[in-house]
Amino acid sequence: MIEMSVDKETVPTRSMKVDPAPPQKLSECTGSCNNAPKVPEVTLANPDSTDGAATCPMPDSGAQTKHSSTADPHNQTKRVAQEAMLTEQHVNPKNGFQQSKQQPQQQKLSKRRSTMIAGFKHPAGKRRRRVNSESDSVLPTNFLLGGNIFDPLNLNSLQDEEVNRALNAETPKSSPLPAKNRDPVEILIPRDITDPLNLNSRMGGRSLLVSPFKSGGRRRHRNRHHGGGGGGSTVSVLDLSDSERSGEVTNTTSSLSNLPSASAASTSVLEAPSVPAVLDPQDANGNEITPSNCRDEAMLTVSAPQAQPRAQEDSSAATAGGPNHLSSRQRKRRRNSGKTEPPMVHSTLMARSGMEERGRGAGPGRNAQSSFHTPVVGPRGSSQVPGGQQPHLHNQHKQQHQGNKKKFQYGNYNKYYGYRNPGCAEDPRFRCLRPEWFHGKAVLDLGCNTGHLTLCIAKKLRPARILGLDIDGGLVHAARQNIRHYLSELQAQEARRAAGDEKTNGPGEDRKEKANRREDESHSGGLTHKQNERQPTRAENGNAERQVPAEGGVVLSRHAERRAQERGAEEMEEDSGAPAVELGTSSFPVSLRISRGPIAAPPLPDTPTMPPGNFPSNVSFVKGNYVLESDALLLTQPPEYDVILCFSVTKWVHLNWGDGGLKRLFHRVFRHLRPGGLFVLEPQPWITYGKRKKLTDSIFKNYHSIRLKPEQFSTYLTSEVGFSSYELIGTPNSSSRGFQRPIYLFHKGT
Ligand SMILES: C[S@@+](CC[C@H](N)C(=O)[O-])C[C@H]1O[C@@H](n2cnc3c(N)ncnc32)[C@H](O)[C@@H]1O
Repeated sequence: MIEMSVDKETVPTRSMKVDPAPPQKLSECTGSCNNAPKVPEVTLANPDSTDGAATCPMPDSGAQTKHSSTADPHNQTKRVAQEAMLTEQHVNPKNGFQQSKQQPQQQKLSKRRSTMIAGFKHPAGKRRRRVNSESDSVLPTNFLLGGNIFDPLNLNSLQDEEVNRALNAETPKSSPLPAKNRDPVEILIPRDITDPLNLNSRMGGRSLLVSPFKSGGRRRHRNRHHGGGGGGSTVSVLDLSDSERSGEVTNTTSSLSNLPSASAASTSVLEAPSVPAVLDPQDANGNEITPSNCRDEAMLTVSAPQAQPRAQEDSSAATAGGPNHLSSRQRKRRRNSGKTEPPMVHSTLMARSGMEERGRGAGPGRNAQSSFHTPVVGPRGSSQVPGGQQPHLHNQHKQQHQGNKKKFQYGNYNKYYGYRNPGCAEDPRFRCLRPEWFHGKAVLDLGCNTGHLTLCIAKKLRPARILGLDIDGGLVHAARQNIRHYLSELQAQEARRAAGDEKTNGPGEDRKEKANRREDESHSGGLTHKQNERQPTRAENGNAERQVPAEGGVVLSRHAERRAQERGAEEMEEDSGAPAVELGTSSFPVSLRISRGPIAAPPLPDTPTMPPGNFPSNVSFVKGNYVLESDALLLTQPPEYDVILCFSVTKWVHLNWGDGGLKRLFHRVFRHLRPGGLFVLEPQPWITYGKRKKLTDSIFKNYHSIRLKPEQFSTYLTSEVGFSSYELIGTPNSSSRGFQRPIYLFHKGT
């Protein structure tokens, strides 16, 4: 803090007269101070100098002066103070600029110096050094209105009118005030500060932002209550027409969906892009769905708030608790625009999603594809149905407008596993499956949905091949993408194991031995065939806090979960990765892979080079309707599988195709199985049918015509279809009682 002297005599330096005494060299000031650092010689010739250092007068070489001009770090500051004292001596505010007081110079100097030194004294030594070292550049030199370093506000001038006038006459010249409006910055103001983006406005083509330069405040004010509009000549950066606004989500997303950045990557774990993602408050089986039991979908179903097709956007909003901030009108508008989503958007997605079985050599998928009837699934998951029951396109469209429930008319929920296994828990049904049924076998999973159970079986029970089949292409696409995520976890486990080995065994362990051991573990999937031995490895346990079990018992890193929840769609596009964006993970450090998860879901390996039964070469997914168009086609079905799974599908087949369709399914399963084959069936109880009976007209009709009730299935399958025997293999617990269903095993005799 600078302590100011408000002595009458103190006068600003700008226009002062200076004693014409010859300038004295600074070296004289320093006198006998031989130890003093060499200070550049500065003269007093220019008292107007703006350089503070150049104003050191030091007219006296008395003891005090000498002392002050030693190596004291304040010497420069003091010099400035002394200049002020000198100034005082030479300026008389009353009589122009003549010296008024004839006090002994020494006395005055001492007095003033003590004041000024105290004023420049800084409490901390640090600050002192700084002042010393930076005084040249730090001290202000220009003062407005005649201020100076000691009287920046020129308060002293107020004491004398003449001086005041004289000083102010000069000041603007030397210290001009900043020019006004030189480079005006235009500030655009939202018309409605409570709705800056004008989301509430129904007025089309109106300006959103207002420039204060171009429109008067009154005008702005007048329109404020209307939520914008009436802009006239105003500037509008975000000038959205109503149609643009109302279609903002649809249009944006449709164009985004055509961008590479919104490629399939974004839908990799966004399950079922083609299926409406608006959360059905009830699950396929009428169980109430709450946000809490959908939690885990946030992990595998990544919300894509910005760059996602609108169905997904809705999904993320719904998953996140719904767009509460939207008005009911907006919500309605969004819903409507969703319903009229151009098929192009969907078809783009469908095309991108690679609805046909991916070329993976002569895998089961290819063969299977040709053997399955694959109806065209419509934009919202509705599909053409076989046997002349195909709804007219117009009806289909109409149905789409009737509500969200119809979108899931096949039970093709895109968040199914979120409801079913909340909290990413292992699917309890997995525990009912005996590994010996699967190991090295050919397996078909009917109605695989997004493939979690399929993938879990593929990875842990090591069938030679397992094919997931679903009527909904979007779900199939998601299931395919999920392969990479299961694979990435496998790699992370490998990495963890490797890191664990290194810790346990030290660097001395034979690498070959370790590699062999890992190889063995990987061939056994790290599992034994006894279920109760399917425990995480020691290394996995060690990392337990970083892991959360995912559906089907697969463990995903907690980080991956967090990432999925926190990151925006853009990042997830990177992480989940479309096939086109395959990031090499080999260069990603193992340590980071362990701690942070893989940098991207790994690309699918070249499966033909992999031994059969190895995950993921043993799994594939295909879109198709398992219900053949006619009974006659059953005769064409050759035996292909050792095990066929039918979990929670019968209700949907029953509702959509009636008794006839379900019976055909049962017969096809039987023919599809090799001798000695197994049919694992989890039927939904009849009581759950009623809740879905009004989904479509045809479902309604079918519902009322159903005679073969679920409790009769076992009898039908054994007595009519041909299965030799059956057993109840369990009724696995579920967090939701609606999902607690008996599972049966039907044997096809040899
Ligand atoms: C309720 S989900 C059950 C998913 C899975 N099976 C499970 O239990 O974890 C029913 C699935 O069956 C599929 N689906 C329904 N009818 C089908 C059909 N005729 N052919 C193939 N899949 C069908 C639906 O798309 C849906 O994904």
